[in-house]
Amino acid sequence: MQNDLQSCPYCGNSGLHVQGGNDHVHFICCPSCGGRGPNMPISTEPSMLPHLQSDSLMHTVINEAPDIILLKDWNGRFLLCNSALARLYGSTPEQMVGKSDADFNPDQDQVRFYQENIQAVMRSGVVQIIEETSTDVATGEPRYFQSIKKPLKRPDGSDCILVIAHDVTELKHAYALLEQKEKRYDYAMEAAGEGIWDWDILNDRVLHNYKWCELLGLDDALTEHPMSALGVLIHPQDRNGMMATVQQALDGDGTYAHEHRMLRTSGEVVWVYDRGRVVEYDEAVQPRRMVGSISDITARKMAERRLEEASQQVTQANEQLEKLVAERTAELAKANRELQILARRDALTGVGNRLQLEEWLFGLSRDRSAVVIMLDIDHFKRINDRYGHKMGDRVLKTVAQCLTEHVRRDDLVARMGGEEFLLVLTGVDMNQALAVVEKLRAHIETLDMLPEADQHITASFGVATLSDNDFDHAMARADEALYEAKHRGRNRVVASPLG
Ligand SMILES: Nc1nc2c(ncn2[C@@H]2O[C@H](COP(=O)(O)OP(=O)(O)OP(=O)(O)O)[C@@H](O)[C@H]2O)c(=O)[nH]1
Repeated sequence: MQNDLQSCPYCGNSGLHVQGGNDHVHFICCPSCGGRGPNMPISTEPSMLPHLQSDSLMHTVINEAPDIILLKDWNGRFLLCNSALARLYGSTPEQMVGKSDADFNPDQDQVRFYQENIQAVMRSGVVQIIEETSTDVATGEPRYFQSIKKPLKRPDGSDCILVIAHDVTELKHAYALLEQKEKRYDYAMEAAGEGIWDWDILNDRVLHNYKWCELLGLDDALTEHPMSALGVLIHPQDRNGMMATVQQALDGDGTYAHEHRMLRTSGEVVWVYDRGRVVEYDEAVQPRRMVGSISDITARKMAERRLEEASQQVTQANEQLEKLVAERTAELAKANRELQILARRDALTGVGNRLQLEEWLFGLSRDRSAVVIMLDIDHFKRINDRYGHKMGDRVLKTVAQCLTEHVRRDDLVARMGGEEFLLVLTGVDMNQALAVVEKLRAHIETLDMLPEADQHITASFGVATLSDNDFDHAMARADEALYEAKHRGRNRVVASPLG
């Protein structure tokens, strides 16, 4: 092994040491400045760092640097490289000098790119930052670098390039992972059909996913809005309630859920279910960030409204039905009452009939004195025969009215058939009753109904007291007395001899 160099090309020191290498290349080392390089004549194959005034400290820094540091000539041969690159290529800095990437990197595309790229940078003469990929020879895995490439001139004027490559593989993996996570999150949100919002409270900015924009008919490229611009998207009638709910959440436990209407850009109303939660607080425990989502519940709200309307209609129909039933029931009750009254009235004269008589007697107090009077219009057949039945009917009605007007309200007036009437006067004795009946008789006689002036209506009366509540007996005696009145010449009142 022979040292071809006479002195160090950097500091001129002549005491150079041979350091090792292989059969083809061995290395010299300058103990004065720390410069190293293959042992070749400088004029034919310059290979050491041209401008650096290297010292051993600099050499150590370069060699131990975590970033790849290398120097290449125009043809891509390494003039210098550090341990970081040597490790990647499974070699040593010394062994790599004079060789190129093709000697280590199995990926020919990468090798071609390096070569074309360094020549392009050297031609440009300016520093460039390049994103590039290399291959870890030991594992075969790709490594990603951000490389600063600075073109330089060697002492002989030829081109070379300094490359400092920072390994960004882990960072890239982290970004890829993050991107993957974000994508997964986006897919999940898309699948859920949720409009997501993220409110930076301090800076008053709200970020949205595209679904949120789509839901409100907004341009989905504008995923960031100031909070103030969003207020107008809430339906005016729901705005205050919604804002109060959010404020309550900010002041309280940080969560809320609210249903309200929002306005699409088309003016269409969309119902949303909006949920939010404070996810970050500052040192003063003031909310700093709130996130949440909205979902379209228009269809549900419409269905609820239809249900409510239908329910209201049913309620209204029920109320109308109930009212109708109540009206009909009242009408029926009234009709029934009228029927009850009619059933107890004589159809022609309107006074009571036998049914009313029975009921009236049933309700009559035992202790109350009463007098039974039978009345029969005299020669009624003649009236019918002479003036016709219509006149006969009028006479019956007039006499009935006369009877009703001349007795007390709680006395009974009933038509027993034909021209025969029954009176029951209560709270009177025989004498008082006879006085009333006499008045009646006289009054009937004065009724001026018949067309012939000399013809008068008269009636005969039989009177008997009601004792021991034996009505049938009292009626029989009144009937006998009536017969007697007829017999004596009519138009008179006869009291039963039995009282
Ligand atoms: N217009 C009319 N006539 C009736 C009605 N009910 C009975 N009559 C008639 O009344 C008449 C009663 O006649 P009678 O029983 O002979 O008695 P009267 O002619 O009054 O003779 P006296 O009772 O003896 O005075 C009959 O001709 C019946 O047809 C009625 O509702 N309307």
